[in-house]
Amino acid sequence: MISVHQLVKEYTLVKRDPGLRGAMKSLINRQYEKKTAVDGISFQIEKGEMVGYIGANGAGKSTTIKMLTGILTPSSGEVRVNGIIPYKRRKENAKQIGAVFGQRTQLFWDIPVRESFQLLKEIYEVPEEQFSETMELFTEVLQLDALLPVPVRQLSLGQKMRCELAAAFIHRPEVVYLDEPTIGLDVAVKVKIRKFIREMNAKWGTTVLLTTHDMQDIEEICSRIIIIDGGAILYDGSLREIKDRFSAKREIHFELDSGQAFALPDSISSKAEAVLENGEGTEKVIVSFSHHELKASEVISAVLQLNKITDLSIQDPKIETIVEEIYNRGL
Ligand SMILES: Nc1ncnc2c1ncn2[C@@H]1O[C@H](COP(=O)(O)OP(=O)(O)OP(=O)(O)O)[C@@H](O)[C@H]1O
Repeated sequence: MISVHQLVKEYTLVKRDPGLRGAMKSLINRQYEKKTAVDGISFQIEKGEMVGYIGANGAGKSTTIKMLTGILTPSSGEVRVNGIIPYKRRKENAKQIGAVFGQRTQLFWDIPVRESFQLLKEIYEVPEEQFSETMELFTEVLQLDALLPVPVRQLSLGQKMRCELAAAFIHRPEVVYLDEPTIGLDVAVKVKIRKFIREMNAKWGTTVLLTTHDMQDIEEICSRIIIIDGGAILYDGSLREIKDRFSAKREIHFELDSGQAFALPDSISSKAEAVLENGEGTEKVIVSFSHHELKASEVISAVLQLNKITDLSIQDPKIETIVEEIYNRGL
């Protein structure tokens, strides 16, 4: 569905020395320098995949997405979306894609949301019957009912983002690019938005490329991630694999009745560490260990033999910790 081969984007910048003198000098004697924002990346995304595209600020994520949408022309390399070269056939490409770009809106500021959707229907030439069916579905999943008569400028950020999501999917596009779709939103809206994306993907097989700094978005939506740094791909693979590879550390949370003592069994004490956390009416012990040295089942059975446990849960390593490790240490 999306095919990117050795893609490069260089920006040309005017070289400028600091201060007023520098500004004057650059006016008279212009010198240019090149900045490589995307530096020879290649990847393939199949139909229906939901891929997280992540990296630090300035890594080159937005530049890649702009080339995929056809807004920017690559300096070199190849890009195809559903067989179309986006920058050569922008109009055709626009019909098969949907997008949410963080703070920018694709809705019409001064008119009620309902009319914005009507306009998008006309722009994308969505058949009447399909449009009504889609609107009914979106209104239910994103709870848009009360928002439809309101002009966009009067909506809160969370309300606006729900409408943006609906607008991105309204013509049932093949591919949707989501650039920071949950930025600045409260947890309840984030949950709604993630659920909506999953449901549309399941229903229509929409391919999703998601850029976010919120790792919970990635965990709940994507099974594959591409990590980029300095315009180059650092990692492309399953979320599961990178979690296993990077965070050897596992945690098991054991709950005890309040006042109950906890002892770490001798059989695992040299390879595991226990930390006590007091909660209301309960006590929690977090046992951490490396999964190269111990299995979760060994830890659980040893702890259960020696202690009175009321509940337990195995915690996965958090993806943000892993990404931080990769940024700091490399792969
Ligand atoms: N129009 C432009 N002209 C010159 N340089 C640019 C331009 N747009 C982006 N850059 C530079 O290219 C690099 C990649 O920028 P890009 O916006 O793609 O990063 P990003 O990964 O999307 O970052 P963020 O998470 O902050 O949005 C940065 O160093 C940025 O300063």
